[in-house]
Amino acid sequence: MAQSSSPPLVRIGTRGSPLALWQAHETQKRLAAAHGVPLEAIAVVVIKTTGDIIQDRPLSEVGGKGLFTKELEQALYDGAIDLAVHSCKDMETALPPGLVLTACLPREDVRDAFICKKATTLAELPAGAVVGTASLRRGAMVKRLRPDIEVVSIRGNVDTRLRKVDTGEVDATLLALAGLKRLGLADKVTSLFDPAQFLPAVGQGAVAIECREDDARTRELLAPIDHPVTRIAITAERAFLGALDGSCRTPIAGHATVTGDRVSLRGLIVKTDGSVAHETGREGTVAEAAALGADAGRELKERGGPDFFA
Ligand SMILES: NCc1[nH]cc(CCC(=O)O)c1CC(=O)O
Repeated sequence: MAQSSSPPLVRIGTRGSPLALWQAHETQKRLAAAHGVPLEAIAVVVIKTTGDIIQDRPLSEVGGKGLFTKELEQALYDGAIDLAVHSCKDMETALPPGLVLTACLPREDVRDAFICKKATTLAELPAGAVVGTASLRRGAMVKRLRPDIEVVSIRGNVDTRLRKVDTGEVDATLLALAGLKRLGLADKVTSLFDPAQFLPAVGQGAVAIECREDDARTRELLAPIDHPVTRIAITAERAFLGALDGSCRTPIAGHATVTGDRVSLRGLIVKTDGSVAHETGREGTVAEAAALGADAGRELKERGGPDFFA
């Protein structure tokens, strides 16, 4: 048993939201089990990010995904933490210099969930109903499937969004099933979207672990908890996003699956108002994951043309 005075084996950095804490504690448990140490040997350091402080405006307006990761990445540079645990979906496509996405936990269900007290599915919502979502992708996909529905922007953590459905502020919302399951809120789900009809966000359901590229010790500690199938899938998805210069102002969806040594990717771009969408797919070996993702992204960039990404 480690003495309480002994330094931690490794320090995990995380945001303080309930979902982020779940992910950090899951990483802590897996590391402790893999290395045969008590949980207390692995420190969890909670760091407040700008994204946690600004809750009243859509992320796409205030500067995007980086707001959730910047302070954690600074703590990595400063040596205050050894690894940062993120929702893969919230990570910038290009990581800052010297930092790498080293490991992934096994991916949770990637599907989007429909949450509503007035209808069972999006298709059954009455005309003019109001769907609240913080996600440009979900808003655009809702508009694509139901142009007669009004989409309004809501932010805040998962509990806040669920409350807005409960109080009737919005008729429905859409959330990742992964987050709801991890928070023990899967019973709030009204129905699930088929990923073929409603393609998830790149990285959805995956927990990604970032560390310093030159930190061989931490990388070795992480190796036994890495889930290669998940890491390969998100490699393809993130390469797809990267080739599209995925700013969070453009609705982009992408989902890869890995079977044996084969990877299969589907990707989609859609205008915010749902009026135009382009979709593509690629298949190849797992060694080609990054290349086929980038190739799919370039194809859609070309097909969308400059005004799609204006
Ligand atoms: N942007 C917030 C965010 N980041 C990750 C998840 C859910 C869990 C996941 O996809 O891993 C959520 C909430 C949501 O989209 O419903």
